This record gives sequence, structure tokens and C-alpha cells, in this order.
Amino acid sequence: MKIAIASDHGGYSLKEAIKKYLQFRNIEIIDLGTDSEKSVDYPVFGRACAEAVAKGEAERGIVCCGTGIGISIAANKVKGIRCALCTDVHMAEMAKKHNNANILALGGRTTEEKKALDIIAAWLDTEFEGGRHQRRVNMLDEM
Ligand SMILES: O=C(CO)[C@H](O)[C@H](O)[C@H](O)COP(=O)(O)O
Repeated sequence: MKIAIASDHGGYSLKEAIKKYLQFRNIEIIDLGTDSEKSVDYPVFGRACAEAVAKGEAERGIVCCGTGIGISIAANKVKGIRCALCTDVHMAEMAKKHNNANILALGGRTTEEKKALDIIAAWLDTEFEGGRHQRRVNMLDEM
């Protein structure tokens, strides 16, 4: 599996920790920036990650900003993207089971690192349930 990852300055430190975790799991990474804690604009990075997933350059994406809110809004503007901002493991499981979220958003200033990695593990290791949820995902993708 290949995962595209991007953040603004508020999510930079968490992004770097996530990269180490994904490497530990032998997951290939496309790092779309940012490269430091210097202030940047989250829409640029949310869009870059979303476009990489929408074009099939990566199967999934992870985006981080201070809260995860702004960068998830940006990612969800790209057609075909279902970006879920998750603040606990249950939300991450449901984001995959019911929504088949192809991008996960996390807050670098709101979710501590260990919890963020648990959330990522849940999202990666949970299967989409399909069935009635596929119908609803299809409706989302037509919007
Ligand atoms: O987009 C956000 C909130 O919805 C993110 O938290 C940003 O990282 C945040 O807005 C950046 O704020 P800063 O004061 O410019 O560091």
C-alpha cells in the first residue's frame, strides 16, 4: 500500500511521527510537505494530498493541521475524496467501516501522538462493510 501524507505547520511534527510509524509498518509514503514548522497555508497541502489519492498516485492519504479541520475541509473539495477527521479509535473504525474514508485527518495540536497512531492503526486495519454503506458512498461520490 502507498499512502500520501501532507500537513501544514500545525501538523508538521505529527506528520513526521506518522511517517516513522508507516515506515515501521513497511508502508510506502509519498510526503507532499510541508517540510518545517514555518507558517504555510493548509489548503495547499490538503489539496495536494487529495489530488494524489484522486489520481491514484496513492491508495490512501493522511493529512494533519493544527486541529485537522481546515485541511480536511480542503481535501473534501476534491472529487472522489472522503476525508474523515477522527479524534478517537472508534471514529476511525467507523470512518472505514461505513464511509470507506480514503483520507484520514488528524489534529497535531489536539490529538497526542500515541493516540494519533492508534487512530491510524484502526483506520488501516478495519475493512469497509459495503452493502447499504456502498450505496451511500456512491451517493457521496456522485456529488
Ligand atoms: O486549519 C486549521 C484549523 O481549522 C489548522 O488548525 C491550522 O493549522 C491553523 O489554522 C493554523 O493557525 P496558525 O495560527 O496560523 O498557526
